[in-house]
Amino acid sequence: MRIGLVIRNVAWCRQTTHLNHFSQRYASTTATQLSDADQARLFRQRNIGVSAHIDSGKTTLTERILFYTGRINAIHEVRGKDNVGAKMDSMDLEREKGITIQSAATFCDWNTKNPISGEKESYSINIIDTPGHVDFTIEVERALRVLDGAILVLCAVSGVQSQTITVDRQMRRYNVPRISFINKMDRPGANPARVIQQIRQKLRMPAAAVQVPIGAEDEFKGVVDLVRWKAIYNSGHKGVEIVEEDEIPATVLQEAQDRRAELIEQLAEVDETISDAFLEDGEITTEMLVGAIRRATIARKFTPVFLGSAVKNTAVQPLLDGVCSYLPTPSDAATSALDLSKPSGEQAVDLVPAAEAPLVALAFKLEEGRYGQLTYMRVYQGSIKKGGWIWHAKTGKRVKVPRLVRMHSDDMEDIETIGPGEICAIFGIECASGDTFTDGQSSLSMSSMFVPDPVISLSIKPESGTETPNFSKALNRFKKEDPTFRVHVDPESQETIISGMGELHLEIYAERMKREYGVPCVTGKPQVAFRETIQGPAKFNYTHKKQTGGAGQFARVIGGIEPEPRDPETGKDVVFENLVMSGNVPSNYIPAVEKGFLEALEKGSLAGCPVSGVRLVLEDGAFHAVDSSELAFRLATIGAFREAYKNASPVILEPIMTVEITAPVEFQGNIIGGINQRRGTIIDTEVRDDEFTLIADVSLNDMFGYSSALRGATQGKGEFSMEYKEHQPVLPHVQKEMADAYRKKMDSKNK
Ligand SMILES: Nc1nc2c(ncn2[C@@H]2O[C@H](COP(=O)(O)OP(=O)(O)OP(=O)(O)O)[C@@H](O)[C@H]2O)c(=O)[nH]1
Repeated sequence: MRIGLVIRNVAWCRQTTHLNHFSQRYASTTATQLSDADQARLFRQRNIGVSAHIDSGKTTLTERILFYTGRINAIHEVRGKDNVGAKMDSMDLEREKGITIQSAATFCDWNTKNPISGEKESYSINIIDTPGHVDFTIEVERALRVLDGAILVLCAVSGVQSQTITVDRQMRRYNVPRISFINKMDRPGANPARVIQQIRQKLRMPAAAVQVPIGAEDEFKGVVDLVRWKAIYNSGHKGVEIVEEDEIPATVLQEAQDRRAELIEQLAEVDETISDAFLEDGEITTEMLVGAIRRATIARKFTPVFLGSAVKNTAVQPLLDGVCSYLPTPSDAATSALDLSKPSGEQAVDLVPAAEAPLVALAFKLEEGRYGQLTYMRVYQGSIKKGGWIWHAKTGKRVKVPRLVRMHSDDMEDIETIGPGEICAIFGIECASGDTFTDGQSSLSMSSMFVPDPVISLSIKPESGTETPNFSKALNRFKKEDPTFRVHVDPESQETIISGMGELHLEIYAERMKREYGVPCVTGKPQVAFRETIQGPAKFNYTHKKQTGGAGQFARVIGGIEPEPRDPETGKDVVFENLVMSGNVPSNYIPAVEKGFLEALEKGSLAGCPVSGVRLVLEDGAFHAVDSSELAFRLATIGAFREAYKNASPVILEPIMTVEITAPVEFQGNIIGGINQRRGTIIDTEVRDDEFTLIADVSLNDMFGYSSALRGATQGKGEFSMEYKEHQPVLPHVQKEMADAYRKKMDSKNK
């Protein structure tokens, strides 16, 4: 019986401290630049996010974390009877709707016991609570971009849901290691083993429980820590006290032994130390387990799974211990920047979170606070001091730091200085979301963030009928805060059109317009944000010539356009490339050519939709000493693009959504019928107890009115969520209809 032996033989309390263990690790990597003070500080620092599918309990969990760490004195529930709302849902709208709209940052200190030595240790944790709604996906993107680790929250009943898959993708994109927390263990039907299986299969992430539950559903009382072999219970007001017992209750002993064996087996697959010991039937100690879980988690080869019930205040503290034990320090998380003074391909530079290194900080979020513009920054290396200077990397502008604060949702704490690996907010500096700040000496810049395309648009105007300064001020503000929110004026109807990630996204901005800027608005019917693109290459050789008495216009551009795939990291799919060496197009006219190209992309000639996925290569051209101008080159490029576009097999693209529907199993037939009617492609179906779940890809255009259709088809018992998947070509007959309608509209306009 190897399992029994393993458990009995574990040497639980080796005296090697955590700190020693990890300083050795730093020593091998970055010791030359990290001072002892840096190492000691970073070792106790965690920057984490809490992300999950909608309604999994992220905010409820964060509220407990804040309470147990002493950041707040009382717990208020999301949609609680006391009407206060959770600390992290600080916007009125969030509290009213019971959903998180903006990510909120906070920090806390957690005192934990070293799992190996048992010594007391204090950690500083920056936490970002992110929204679950796909409409606010950019908030998740930017949070993950600046975090070193994350807690992936899952519901014990629903398991891996569609948005869990999105969050998983985002975590992979930014190389964010995660620990998993199966919440809602108090719910009837809670089944952590099934959820772990889903993490392995659906997220393709090796996973194993590091705890087993003591009691189930209503009787859920605590957990067994499989690493330290302790039973852990909560007691006292709101579960504030932790009671640890060496004796594992007999009812769960066998289960705990089996799961511990499973944990070791899973770790043996991803960690050499454990696999060697496992193969040799050797002793596996707590120290070895802690080390292996930490290494495998940071290498993103494994996720340890914790269990609990946030709402019932059970087993949240052990999760916090897990954050400290298994998630990376800022120096474990390798971060790189681009050195723009070097040729492309050689620009990547590893950043070192040393206080004395040159400053590199990223503005990842802007917010209009009570006291003016607030810019959230992650400092990667170097420090920022109150009253000191920082430099905007793109513009080279020097900016004074008037006030430096640490955020605690909508409250703040003034600080004098902030070091590397930390998150802070600065008042009164001008920049956009995603900008880098430096010490003015280096040419370092962080790479840009992935920004998805908008999927939905609607017209908006003030109720009063006239566009007040506040109307444009609000739109500009929102645009700057949120890169997925776009605004343009339709040249034909002269209407202001806003585009975003979903109806809720745009609805929230219309509501904020009224509440924050005093401009009640009326909005038009939501329209799908169609796009156009090309499927093949085409050449151009175009001369723009105009002779009207006075100075003429002359410009000639030669080159081609071709499809440009989307950069998976930045989302960029429009590229301008200049190959002109001869001076046939003087260099001062090149920016005008690029401008003309970008202008031509605003409206495709197929159906008047924005064009994406195109590279324009300028190969040659001609100019005239007197008649050439920026205007002439811009117009020549627009003409050239339109000429080539016709021959490049243009198509209209529409947003395709991944839709997840859950309803009682008796409505299965109705739901499948409804999705087929909407020409959806069914990806997956699952029947679990009495519940049926279907995942399908459906065009957004076919999803309008689905809420009421689903309500009708399931007697109000069905629920659905959807998220943007990709843009795909519309069916040929739809393309023809749209192109004909656009041509007709243009013809009548030109008459
Ligand atoms: N039964 C049970 N319900 C819970 C638990 N945790 C949270 N809830 C409930 O689940 C609902 C959603 O909780 P939130 O904390 O708002 O979830 P969220 O993930 O932050 O939601 P969004 O930010 O809107 O995605 C609320 O009604 C909570 O009371 C839990 O452990 N058990």
